[in-house]
Order: sequence, then C-alpha cells, then structure tokens
Amino acid sequence: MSKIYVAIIGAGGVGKSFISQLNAYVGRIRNKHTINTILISRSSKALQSKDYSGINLTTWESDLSGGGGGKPPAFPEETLKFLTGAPGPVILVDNTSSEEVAGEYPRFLSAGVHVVTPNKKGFSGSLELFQAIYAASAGQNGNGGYVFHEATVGAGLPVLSTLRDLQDTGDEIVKIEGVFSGTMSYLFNSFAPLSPTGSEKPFSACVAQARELGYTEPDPRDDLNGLDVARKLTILARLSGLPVSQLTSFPIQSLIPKPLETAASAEEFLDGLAEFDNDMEGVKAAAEKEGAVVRYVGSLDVAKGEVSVGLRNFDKGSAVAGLKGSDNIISFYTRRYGDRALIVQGAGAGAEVTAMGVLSDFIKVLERLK
Ligand SMILES: NC(=O)C1=CN([C@@H]2O[C@H](COP(=O)(O)OP(=O)(O)OC[C@H]3O[C@@H](n4cnc5c(N)ncnc54)[C@H](OP(=O)(O)O)[C@@H]3O)[C@@H](O)[C@H]2O)C=CC1
Ligand SMILES: N[C@@H](CC=O)C(=O)O
Ligand code: NA
Repeated sequence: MSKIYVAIIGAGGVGKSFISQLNAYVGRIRNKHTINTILISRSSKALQSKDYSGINLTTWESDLSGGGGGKPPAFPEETLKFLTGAPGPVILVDNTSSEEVAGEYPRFLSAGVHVVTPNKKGFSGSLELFQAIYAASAGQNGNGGYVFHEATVGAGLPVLSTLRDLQDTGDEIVKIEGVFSGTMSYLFNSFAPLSPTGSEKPFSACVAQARELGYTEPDPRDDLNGLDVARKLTILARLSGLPVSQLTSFPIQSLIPKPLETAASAEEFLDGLAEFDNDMEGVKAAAEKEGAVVRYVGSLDVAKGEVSVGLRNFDKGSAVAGLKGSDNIISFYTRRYGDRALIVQGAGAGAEVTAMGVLSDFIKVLERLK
C-alpha cells in the first residue's frame, strides 16, 4: 500500500472545508492508500508533523488553536526542504490567495512535489509564471509534479476539465462566455432579481452578505473591481492558446466607486460603500427601463483573440437573467457544438463547492500515482 504525504497551506473557508472532505475521503479509501497530512499552515501558525507520521485531521483545529501549533516553516526554503525530505510522493494543496506561494510553484513542481490549488494568482499573473508552472510540471518534460487547478474557474464546476476534454478530443474552441463570479452573480441576483418583491436589499448590504457567505475573495474589492473575473478569463484564454501577457491586457469594468479606490482596508471600503448605493440603483433602473436585468459577465472570443469583462443588460427570458444564488453559467461555443453551446451551470463560489473542486484534483493526482 503506497503512502502519500499532504501539505496544506491556507486553512480559511476553503481550506477548512477541504480538510474535512479530505478526512472523510481518507476514511473511505483506507484500504488503498495511506495518506499522511504533514503540514497544515495558516499565515502565522502551523501544525507540522516533523517525523512525517501525520496530523490528526479530526482534531487539527483545536490542536492548532491550542498548544499544538508552532511557527510555519519559512517559505519557500524550509518548506521545500521539509516536503522533499518526505519518504514518498507529496501533494501540496495551496488554499491561500497568496502570490508569494503561487510564485514558487515552478520550484516545488521541479522538485517533484505535486500541486493542487484554487489560488488563481499563479495562472493569471505574468505569462512567464504561467508558462514556467506548466513547463516544470509533469506532462511537459515528464519529470516534474502534476499541477491541477480546476477550482480557479467556476469553483468546483467542471470548467477546466471540460475545456481540456474538448481540446484533447480535437474540438475547436470558438468562444467561452457567461457569468464567472459567484459573488457578482449573488449580488445581481439579490439586488436586481428577475421577479422583484420590493424587499430587495441595497447593493452594499448584498456585498456584506456575499462576504458572510464566503463567496468573496479574502478582500471583496478583488471581486468588485472585476479582477477576479478577469483572472478567470485570463486562465481560460491562456489554456485556449491565447498568450494574454498580463491581467490588464483587456478592458475590465470596475464597480468600485472612484472615491473608494483609495480606501486603506477592506473594512474602510465596506463601511463607505452604502453612500454609493444610489449609483447602482441607477444602473438597475436603466436596465428595467429596457425590460431587462443587469448582470456582470465575461466573454472570451478565441477566434478574434478578444476578452471583455463588465456589466451587460440581459433579456428577462435569458438563462443568464434567471440565475439564482451564487450560480455561474459558462457556455462553450465550439466547432462541434455549433450555435448551441455546451453549458456548465451551478454554484460558482462557497467553501464546500470549492473544496470539492480541490479534492477532485487531489484524487486526479492520486490516480496518477498508482
Ligand atoms: N471562497 C470561494 O468561494 C472560492 C475561493 N477560491 C480561492 O480559494 C482560495 C482561498 O479562499 P478562501 O478560503 O475563501 O480565503 P480565506 O481568506 O478564508 O482563507 C485564506 C487562508 O490562507 C491563509 N494564508 C494566506 N497567506 C498565507 C501564507 N503566505 N501562508 C500560509 N497561509 C496563508 C490564511 O491564513 P490566516 O488564517 O492566518 O489568515 C487563511 O487561512 C483563494 O485563492 C480564493 O481565490 C476559489 C474559488 C472559490
Ligand atoms: N470570489 C470568487 C470565488 C471563486 O472564484 C467568486 O465570487 O466567484
Ligand atoms: Na472549476
């Protein structure tokens, strides 16, 4: 029976759900693999199993908050040394949104460590980093670790795996478009629903709720400025063969009111947002005048090499207008599917559905290690 070692960096909303799903999974496959979690790290505290015997995934949270936690190993040197010293294959699960951690994927992969992550930074930052990650991973030069990042687009929804299946079977991607943000979907579905009841909350209150529900990025400004959607489109564009050089290579519509662009913190930003609720009421009313609803969408025209991200009005009978909760809808237009797109739809944010995407990637690595 093979032994696999797991290092988890980031134990916030997604990280905690991942650990709980991993614990249940380990119980289900007890007879096939032994899985030892050797590191669970937050930004300033960590549990580390220095003898590689494994951390208890049932009591980890109280162990970490009680006396059991210590300082995380220094990143990247000490962490890399610790992981490459493990007596078997290691899977690094990065559940942070850290650029620093993502920037080191090429080194970890080159050293044979496998990486699975919902963190978009490595794949939507510089094109050089994106290329270095794939160049260092298994499949390109054959020696590095595997890398999977399904949850970077549409959380647990099968978006990247669908794209890969279409490409691997020889289809041609013409256009990918839809609602790519669970936060934006939730905001507009709650603030400007298809069938208003009159008890809709103001935009700023919906933003606070989206944060409560764990849909937003660690800093919700990263959702409202459009960059989170732009990151997802950049990932899809690059995986579709368009060498988007940087995130800001195309126009991105920000919903951050100008005077709040300089807010010193997420809290200061959220506190000031209510003052601008009337602006969003105006956007909603303008759409209603046309018999439409407003939604935040993205589009990648592979054939034309164009990407766009921003608000658009949708006819009330359209699939986009009828979305509920944090639902994403992603339409793949391809040569084979013609005018009737292949559509992926469902919750596109939230800790549990995102952790499911991360765990399914983890299982993909395990299957390749058999
Ligand atoms: N929430 C969602 O619906 C989705 C999230 N994602 C992605 O998943 C990732 C995690 O999101 P989420 O769980 O919501 O965010 P949280 O803010 O809840 O959690 C982030 C965690 O990362 C830790 N962390 C940050 N930097 C470091 C570091 N350098 N070393 C160690 N730990 C670090 C934080 O530590 P501490 O606890 O000490 O602050 C925290 O535990 C993000 O990249 C996000 O974009 C992707 C799809 C959907
Ligand atoms: N903040 C993101 C989380 C998933 O990527 C979103 O709202 O979609
Ligand atoms: Na996904």
